[in-house]
Amino acid sequence: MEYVLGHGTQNDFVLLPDPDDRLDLTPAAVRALCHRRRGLGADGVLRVAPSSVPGADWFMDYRNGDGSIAEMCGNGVRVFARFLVEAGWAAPGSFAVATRAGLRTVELDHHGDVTVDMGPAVVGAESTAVVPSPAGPAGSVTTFAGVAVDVGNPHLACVTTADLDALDLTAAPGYDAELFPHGVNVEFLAPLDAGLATRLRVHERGSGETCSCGTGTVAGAVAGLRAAGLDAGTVTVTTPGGVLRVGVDPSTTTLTGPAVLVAKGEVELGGIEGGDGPDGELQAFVRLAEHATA
Ligand SMILES: N[C@@H](CCC[C@H](N)C(=O)O)C(=O)O
Repeated sequence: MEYVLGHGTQNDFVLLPDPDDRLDLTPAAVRALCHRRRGLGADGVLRVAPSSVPGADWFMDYRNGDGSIAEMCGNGVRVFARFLVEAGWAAPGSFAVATRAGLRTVELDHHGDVTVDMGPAVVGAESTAVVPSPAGPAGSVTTFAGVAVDVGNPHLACVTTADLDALDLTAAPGYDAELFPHGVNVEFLAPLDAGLATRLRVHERGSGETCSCGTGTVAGAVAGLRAAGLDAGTVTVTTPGGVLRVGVDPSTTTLTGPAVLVAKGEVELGGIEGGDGPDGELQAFVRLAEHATA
């Protein structure tokens, strides 16, 4: 079947156009597609399916790279919108996309940026994230204070003056499993400066550390404003993959940044659905008939 590769600030996705809603996408197939050596390589998969929800023609069926399902993806929905317009399946301008977290309105501008109305971000309880200490004895950990922020999916956003570059995010940070029974995405960000700018790194549930996370960027912006005693503002967030802008007011949040389609081709999903091998290795028989720069 046809696939398209795209990214938003280097948070990258395999898009699978499925206009007849015929694709039964297994977790093993998602893992194989996302594998960076045996597959196409991506943080997640966006199946482009017809929507059954009034108000939107298309449903973003988002899957994390480990095959798990998530409610929402802020960079993904922006790339999804770019695909719909490039494919001629949506008119340029503003339109709604159905997601598991509800309808999200996207808007494409003339500079290549896509803005999505992410809805209100709901601040929850204060909590902590635990990561290995960069310079301490083996097994020592550092605990970061954070706050739960729901952006349709769960986040724990930690505002910290620690050296972000020194954080070890190779494994998922420890978190309170009672507060986050379905797992959590964890952000670490610097306090906002006078211009409401910050830097952010993220460890995503189901994908590991990524270069950027749209919902995580919104959660981080909300937590950064809160730490500065504010509940509204326009925050500029520099992630390892690029710069995003977040608008926050008490009624909603918006996320703006680039959304790029990189390549398209054909992938044989029948081979991929060979699934996990007996030794736990993925049998990813991804065969590219075409992998051309779009
Ligand atoms: N990268 C995404 C978020 C994807 C889902 C997340 N990993 C989860 O499990 O909730 C974004 O740009 O928001």
